[in-house]
Amino acid sequence: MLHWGYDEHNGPAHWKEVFPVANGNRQSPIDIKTEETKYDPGLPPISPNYDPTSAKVILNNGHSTSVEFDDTENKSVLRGGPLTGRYRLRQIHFHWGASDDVGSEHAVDGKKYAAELHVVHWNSDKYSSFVEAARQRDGLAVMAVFLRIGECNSQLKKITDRLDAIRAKGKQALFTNFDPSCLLPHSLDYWTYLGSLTVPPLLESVIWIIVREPISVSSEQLAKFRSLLCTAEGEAACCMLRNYRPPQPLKGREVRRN
Ligand SMILES: CN[C@@H]1CN(c2cccc(OC)c2)S(=O)(=O)c2sc(S(N)(=O)=O)cc21
Ligand SMILES: [Zn+2]
Repeated sequence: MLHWGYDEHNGPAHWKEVFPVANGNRQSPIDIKTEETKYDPGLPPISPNYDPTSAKVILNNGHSTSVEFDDTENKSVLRGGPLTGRYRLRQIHFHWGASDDVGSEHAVDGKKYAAELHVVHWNSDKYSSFVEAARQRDGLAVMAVFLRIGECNSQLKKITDRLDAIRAKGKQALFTNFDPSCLLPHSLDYWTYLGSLTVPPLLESVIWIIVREPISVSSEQLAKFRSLLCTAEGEAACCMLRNYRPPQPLKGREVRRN
């Protein structure tokens, strides 16, 4: 496998050839079987507290589009829920499919949403850098929000309107004064379980917090994500039609809900 991706020749079925942890005991995403989730009265609400000036750039990294945040200090943090201490905001990114009937990474009773937002944080109370935290079993916390096809999402428009400025892989543009809380639904009720990055290196260092209420995205907005290129300028153009990993075996893990 030359470089990992989402095509037939380098997609999720091949990742184990380079990243053997792909067959590990706490891989993500998973299909959440709601009847088997366990209500935990001890789970407090999650409490995001983001400073809009932390937002720096919007980026096309060839696998997704992300907004990167300044994580040199505790300006934007997530606390509460299953977390112990403060987890510092690092970046947000999206996963989607080639058509509106698939695209999310997590599934709920076998149902896939059209896309999924990931808000990535690292444990800055215990570890001194993102890279160090990413190697620890409690190092990362990713909040996932499902996107369902519906009316145009005016908050998401701040991102989808900038995508034509970063069409090619490696391109980035200034993107500040953005608080990702604006993308969250009314209710922050969630499921939580211990898992991994859903992209190589698939590190088993993520505490997943899956928000149960979806947000809307219009079909036209979603089409803009698919027009991003996974190739750099000057290379034969290839569209980023899909970038989701299928659900992985639960292997006895518990999924709790608040
Ligand atoms: C391409 N990978 C994304 C960028 N990151 C990254 C970059 C470099 C190394 C690394 O691992 C050490 C991670 S990241 O940690 O912000 C995440 S989290 C994540 S997901 N789908 O599991 O939520 C995808 C990415
Ligand atoms: Zn992701």
